[in-house]
Amino acid sequence: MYSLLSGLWKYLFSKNEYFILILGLDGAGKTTLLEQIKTKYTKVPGLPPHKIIPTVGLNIAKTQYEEIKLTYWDLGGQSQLRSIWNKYFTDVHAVIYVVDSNDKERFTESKDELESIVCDPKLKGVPLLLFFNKQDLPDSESIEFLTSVFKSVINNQSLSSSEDGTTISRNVQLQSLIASKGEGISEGIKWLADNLRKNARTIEKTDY
Ligand SMILES: Nc1nc2c(ncn2[C@@H]2O[C@H](COP(=O)(O)OP(=O)(O)OP(=O)(O)O)[C@@H](O)[C@H]2O)c(=O)[nH]1
Ligand SMILES: [Mg+2]
Repeated sequence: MYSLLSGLWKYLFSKNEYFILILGLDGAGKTTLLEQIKTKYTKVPGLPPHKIIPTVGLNIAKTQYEEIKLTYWDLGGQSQLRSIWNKYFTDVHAVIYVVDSNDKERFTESKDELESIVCDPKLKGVPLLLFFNKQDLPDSESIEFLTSVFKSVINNQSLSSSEDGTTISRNVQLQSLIASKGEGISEGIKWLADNLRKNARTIEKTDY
């Protein structure tokens, strides 16, 4: 009886809580985004951009968005840190991937990393919000251009195959972002929240 009640409690309690992983190359603006998310959706303002240093561990933000709880995990993007990204894949409901729209030399590298993320079977069907950041910089590439660059990954992976051979659709959204000014965040998070409410996968593990 106790286990039944505690299971029900856990189910009710965890139903409206979702975990979101923020990934992307080093310097893309992930932590800047996370700190702006804190400013927008918590009572404690996030750090200003000039106080943010490169991430080596994990930054976390717990937020309330309307009736749901969204917890964000921001990982370091330096190449030697990317090997731990997939340790988090089984526990997330959505992925945010941040691209530096000004870092033209590394678009291919960024695209390759995104490809390995979306190809991972542990993330089958998980919604993907792709932020094209630093749209304030005059030399940044346009959303149209970036869409054409990243299109092959998105098109191949908007449908992802599961282990049993069935096909599971993945919802993908592309969004312009100026993380340092908080522009584009509300639109992206609204899309994510709408998706999570409708389609979130069930994750067994709920103790963090
Ligand atoms: N101009 C401009 N600069 C930005 C923007 N977002 C972030 N930056 C700058 O980009 C640099 C890297 O930002 P971070 O947020 O530390 O990047 P990160 O993706 O967390 O990097 P790692 O932690 O190393 O993976 C910092 O100098 C930020 O101020 C933006 O929208 N516009
Ligand atoms: Mg960081």
